[in-house]
Amino acid sequence: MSAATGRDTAERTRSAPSAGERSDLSRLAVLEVLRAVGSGPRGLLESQAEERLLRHGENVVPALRAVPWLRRVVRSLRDPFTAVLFCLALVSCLVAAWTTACVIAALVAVSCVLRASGEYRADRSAAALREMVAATATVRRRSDPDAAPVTREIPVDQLVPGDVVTLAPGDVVPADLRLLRAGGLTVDQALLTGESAPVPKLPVDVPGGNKENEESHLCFQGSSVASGSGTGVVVATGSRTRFAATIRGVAARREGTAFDRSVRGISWALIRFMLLTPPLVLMANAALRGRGLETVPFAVAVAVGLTPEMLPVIVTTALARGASRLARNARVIVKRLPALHDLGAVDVLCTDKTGTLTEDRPVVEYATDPDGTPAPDVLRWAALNSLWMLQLAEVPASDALDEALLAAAVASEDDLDCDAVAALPFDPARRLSTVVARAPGRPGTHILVAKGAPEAVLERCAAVRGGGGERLLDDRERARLLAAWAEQAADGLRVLAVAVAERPARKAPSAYSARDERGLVLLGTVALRDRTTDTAAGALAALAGRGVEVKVLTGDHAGTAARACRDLGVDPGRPVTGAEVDALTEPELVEAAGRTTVFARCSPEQKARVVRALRSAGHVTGFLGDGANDLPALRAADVGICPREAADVTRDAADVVLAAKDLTAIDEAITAGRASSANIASYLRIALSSNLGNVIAMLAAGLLMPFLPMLPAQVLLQNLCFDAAQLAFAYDRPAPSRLREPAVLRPRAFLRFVAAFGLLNAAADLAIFGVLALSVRGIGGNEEAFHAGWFTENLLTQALVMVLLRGGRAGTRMPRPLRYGTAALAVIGLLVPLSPFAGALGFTGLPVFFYALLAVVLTAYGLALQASQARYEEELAAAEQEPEPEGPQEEGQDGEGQAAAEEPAERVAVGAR
Ligand SMILES: Nc1ncnc2c1ncn2[C@@H]1O[C@H](COP(=O)(O)OP(=O)(O)OP(=O)(O)O)[C@@H](O)[C@H]1O
Ligand SMILES: [Mg+2]
Repeated sequence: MSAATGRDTAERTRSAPSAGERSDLSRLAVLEVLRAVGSGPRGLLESQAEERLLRHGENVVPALRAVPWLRRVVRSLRDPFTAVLFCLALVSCLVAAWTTACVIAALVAVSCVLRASGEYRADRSAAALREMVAATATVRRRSDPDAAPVTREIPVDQLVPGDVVTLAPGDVVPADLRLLRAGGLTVDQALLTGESAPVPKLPVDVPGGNKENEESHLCFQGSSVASGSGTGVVVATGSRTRFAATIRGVAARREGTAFDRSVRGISWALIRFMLLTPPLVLMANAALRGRGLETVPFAVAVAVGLTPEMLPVIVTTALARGASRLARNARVIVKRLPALHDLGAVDVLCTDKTGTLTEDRPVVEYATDPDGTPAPDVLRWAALNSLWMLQLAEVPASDALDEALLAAAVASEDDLDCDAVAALPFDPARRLSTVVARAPGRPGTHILVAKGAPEAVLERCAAVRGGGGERLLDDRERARLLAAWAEQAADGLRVLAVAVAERPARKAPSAYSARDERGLVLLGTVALRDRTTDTAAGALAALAGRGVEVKVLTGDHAGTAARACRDLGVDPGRPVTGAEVDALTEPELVEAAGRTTVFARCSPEQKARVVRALRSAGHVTGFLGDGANDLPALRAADVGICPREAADVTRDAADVVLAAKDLTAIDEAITAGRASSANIASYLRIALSSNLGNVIAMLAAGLLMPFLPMLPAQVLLQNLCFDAAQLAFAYDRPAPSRLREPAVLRPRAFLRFVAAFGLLNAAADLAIFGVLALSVRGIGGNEEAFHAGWFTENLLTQALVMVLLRGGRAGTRMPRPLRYGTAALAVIGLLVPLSPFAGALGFTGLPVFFYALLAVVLTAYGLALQASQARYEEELAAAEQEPEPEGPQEEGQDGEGQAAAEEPAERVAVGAR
């Protein structure tokens, strides 16, 4: 345990045990460890724990602590838009355009502060939400020295060194532990070691004796319990755990989600455009007007005008608002804000079957021997397996299948006499669980009882015990059994097979391993029924209506899964099994994943492979699951979703936690994601098209006129007003039509929009030229009037665009911030040139005649906007009927190559078109 050493000394001095002591701790025997951390097998006193909490601090990994304010502001400076603005400010300084440089600096400062405060608020509410679903630790503590220890759940951050904690399957190890006891304990340490197979853990008393696995008596924070159970004493918490030392890289785990791709894609496209603008303006002015470096500030201001520097602020605000509303209304908790956007973009939702489509309350229907004759004894053996497993592995009866077996079987007295000696707990890769017990009345003999998925058990059987006694298994018999089970599965039943074997007794329980699970005798099967949930059918239909394809990835039999789908009104098609998945190459799997609805008998890793294949086909993929066996798939998906009662590990890894394992809540969450994305898209569409329009008009005017169309400071002031008003888009309520499809931005359609409306905007700007020429006499000489006229017109057209181009159904009432924002723009546009500051800003008053003509231009512009908007919506509707080639591939549609050729840019997902 030397990894946590390089932490700062201040932390080390106030903490005990120190790093040095700890490395000793790992080599001490159990009792010595307990003494060293000042604890005992009955746990700490509550008062001791309180005192230690003050001394050692909360058990929180430093990398996951809240980021201080100043660091936030500095971090928001690293944004690419800010970097570009900085470059522009630098250029302004070089040509001594100090006003421009100062305005840009102010702009950067305002957007950084806004962003940092938005993020701070968002993080705080997200942290509060996360706390509601955080993992807890099970500790053993006493109220006073003589009291009996009480086992209870506490928040993980309250753990202190010396606490005695218990571990069960699906738990996240809450701190670094030295094991005191363990039964069949295996731990997944992938986060720490990269090793994906679970590692067995034993409370060896003389550590170091086990050469292959030197640390088998230690469990590290952040790893998860795959099977079995154990009790351990905390030896390190917080920044002193091994996890704390390795976590730095982990924070960046979900790189490359749909959200990251979209924001990065759009940002870079814009930045290229922005960087191109100043040289273009300079060259045009130099070539056509013979102007030199004096146009630099103007060129810079135009480029600044193009920057959507409020994008990060709007993204954060829109997502944070969506998330907190979702938590309030649908009790869905979004742990990582960008996941809300990804949810809106999800077009394929993968889910496990048990508990999502079905109730996860299996009930035993019947038990039969291999010949199909009713055989209560088979049920009894299955239940004994469950019972002994519970006793040996000390797990609470959490597995629904085990519970069902125990509820159905009637145990006889002598069952309890026979003693279980070893357990090989269930794991989703082996798909069976085995216990070893002393055979009653036959000393020197052990009996192995295995139960599990029938194919998995059959593989390990050599004989069957039917009505006519025991007989060897041949291929024909195997085929017959598999067919019979498939028939039961098609009837919607879950089937478990039971097999036994007798072996000469071994001394050490650890002498038994999965290798002993062979040469078994098949006793028969137990059939259970797990009804489909009442809400699933409706929710599946709703998801289909929203353009989300649902796929089922289950560990269960293909027949059972297909039947559940059919019962819910979904065509399961031909199910593909995990074994088939393994046999496919990557490209084959990508193709198969697209057209398959049910993947059955999948191991955790196979589930993850399917998810990855779907993502590489361009689908934004969500995964809903509750078991530890869903963990790899959850991590592989764009959005991992789990219900609140899921295993701790699963909840830890998920981005979205549902109050109930109910698909209806997902539908709401997806809608909320789309709404947030639609607002971001509204902002981008409107900001970019009007910015583009302004740039075109400025360029044209600059070339037609003997003077600059606007002073740099005026351009920047106008830009500041736009930015402030557009912040209101974070509070918009998108029209329902925007929520009907995955919020995926198709770059081509987006660019068409921006180009078309940008040109329209430029046309309106240029029309004002004519107006100014008519109303202001001697326009060539009256710069100030020209600037004032243009300023007023620009702000008014911007307000008009914000009202008319919001998208969706016209006539939906605008939310208050948006109304105020547009009104403020219009008022500023009209009043600033008439105000006392007009002179300082380089404006002058305009004749009334100008305003009359302006009204005419604005009306014409408004009508043109509405007409184009209507056409645009029509085109969209038509495109919806006949999906764009770059859209998500429909089942069985073979358009891969064509799609790639027509739309080379990656599909960028940021809110609707
Ligand atoms: N406790 C258990 N003991 C023995 N066999 C089990 C146990 N739990 C599950 N199985 C068998 O292993 C199979 C796979 O289980 P797994 O937990 O991977 O998936 P699942 O729960 O069936 O499905 P889903 O992935 O939809 O939740 C089950 O279908 C069942 O046959
Ligand atoms: Mg499951």
